[in-house]
Amino acid sequence: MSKPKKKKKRILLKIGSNTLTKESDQISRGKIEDIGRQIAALQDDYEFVIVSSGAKVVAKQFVNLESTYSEEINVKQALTSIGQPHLIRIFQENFRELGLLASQCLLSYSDFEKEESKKNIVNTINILVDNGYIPIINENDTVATDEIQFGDNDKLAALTAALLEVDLLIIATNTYGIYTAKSFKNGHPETITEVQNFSELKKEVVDNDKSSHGTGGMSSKVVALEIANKANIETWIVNGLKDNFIINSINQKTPFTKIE
Ligand SMILES: Nc1ncnc2c1ncn2[C@@H]1O[C@H](COP(=O)(O)OP(=O)(O)O)[C@@H](O)[C@H]1O
Ligand SMILES: N[C@@H](CCC(=O)OP(=O)(O)O)C(=O)O
Repeated sequence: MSKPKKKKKRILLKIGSNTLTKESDQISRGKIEDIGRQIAALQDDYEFVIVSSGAKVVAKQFVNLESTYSEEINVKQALTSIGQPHLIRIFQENFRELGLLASQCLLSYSDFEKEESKKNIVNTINILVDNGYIPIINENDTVATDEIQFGDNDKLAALTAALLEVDLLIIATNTYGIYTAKSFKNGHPETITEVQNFSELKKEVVDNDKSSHGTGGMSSKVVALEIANKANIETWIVNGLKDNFIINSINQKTPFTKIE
């Protein structure tokens, strides 16, 4: 009789645009490789679902839709439509080299309000994961209806983590988690390692401060933390710019913000 399969811990990894570009204007194949290598190294104990931003940044490598309307929502939507297939192609090419399989799922917020859609999301993702595929999720930006909904992959990641009842949500960004506002402003950032109180945490977010390609800033990550916390999902905010950031966080070798 064959041994029963060991139950793996499921991690939902959210990767922001700045992590994927390593803060440049180009998607970093090196970063995608770094992520793939870590997933491959952890695959005996962990299974992964990814929420990846980056479609808009990738599109800008290929086209210039800049115009007087460049900041308009529809231009951003058009850019993500152009960039998304390239983003998935780059994931698939790099993951294949490491023996990993990737698939695409596009979700919108309204999908989380309908029982039927929720069931379909869970069933589809479970089949993908059970068959060794890593679902790469992004927001279905074409149908996103307003500026608030558009481009908030942090919230999308938290809703997905809650729906899938994952064991851990990791949000990879370009800081070592959430810093105290004072230390962030004076240039000597100190990570808040454990979060006890969300209203206190909100005071630490530096208003309107987000990175070059980022959309939501740290405040959208705090909203994501709250959603995940209500669903009893442990969440870490980690520095995805650094090599080996998932494994180093698991082994407590790097500072990050944790909410149990
Ligand atoms: N207290 C804080 N600690 C760390 N970063 C903060 C804080 N307040 C605001 N930020 C900003 O949030 C940014 C991360 O959010 P964002 O630019 O949306 O990144 P991502 O592309 O990873 O989603 C940081 O680069 C930083 O500028
Ligand atoms: N769907 C958009 C996501 C934008 C977004 O949420 O960006 P980020 O703040 O870097 O996670 C894209 O792929 O460009």
